[in-house]
Amino acid sequence: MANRKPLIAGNWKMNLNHLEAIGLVQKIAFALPTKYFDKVDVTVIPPFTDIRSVQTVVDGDKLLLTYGAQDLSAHDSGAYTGEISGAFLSKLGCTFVVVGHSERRTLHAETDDVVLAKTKAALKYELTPIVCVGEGLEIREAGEHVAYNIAQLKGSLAGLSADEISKVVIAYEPVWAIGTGRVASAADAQEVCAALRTTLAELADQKIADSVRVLYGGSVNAKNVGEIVGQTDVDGALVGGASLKSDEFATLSAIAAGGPLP
Ligand SMILES: O=C[C@H](O)COP(=O)(O)O
Repeated sequence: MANRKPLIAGNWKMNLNHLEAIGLVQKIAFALPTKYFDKVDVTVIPPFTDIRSVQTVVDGDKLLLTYGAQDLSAHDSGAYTGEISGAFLSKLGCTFVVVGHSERRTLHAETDDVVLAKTKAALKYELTPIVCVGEGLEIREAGEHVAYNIAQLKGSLAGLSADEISKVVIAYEPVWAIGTGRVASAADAQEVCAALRTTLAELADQKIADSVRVLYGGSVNAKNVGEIVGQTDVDGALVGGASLKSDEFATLSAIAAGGPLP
């Protein structure tokens, strides 16, 4: 079994302007001393308009946390009004980019094909895509969640080479748990994350499947993160609401690192 370093990714969604972003990054850095970064990777995912400011703080203060973007265009450049190229994100020093978040799949009608195209664009520009999958409540209640997530993962990674698959991060985010306070049980998270890892082994190979990080997302906070990331196949968390609170985000990152609390 590969030794996967946990990843805590704070998806700020459409919150905080660039001045507020600077403040939050500084507070997180103050609350989470550098010693934790040996045991956990921590990244913040602000709105596009904040990224340059976040870069300035991270570079200027030599912070160990990384940053990324919430989306990218499938295209390189050109007449795509409102879109942001992976080339631009890479130039800004982004490490990660979220693709296929359920809010994009639902509100912007992003299909698996679109998610696949964006995943390819991310890899082209040496960004690590955090590829999101997750079922809605009806599918969960029908007991079809495992098959649904496997199909979504296969669609979102279709045709990628084993080498490309080795460079992605997967996030399992049940839609019914996002922003609702209704976190999946640790066993629920483990069930789907294990199935996704088995799927990665089918799409690539077992060694790669053992090395790819599979995150859980959905109402993660400092109280529940320990049990969730304690699961065999859960390698961290994609955190929404709790990532906007510096102390809570630092605490849950420290817990993912195995403590002690800062
Ligand atoms: O990307 C993050 C997820 O959508 C989870 O959001 P949440 O922690 O506010 O439930």
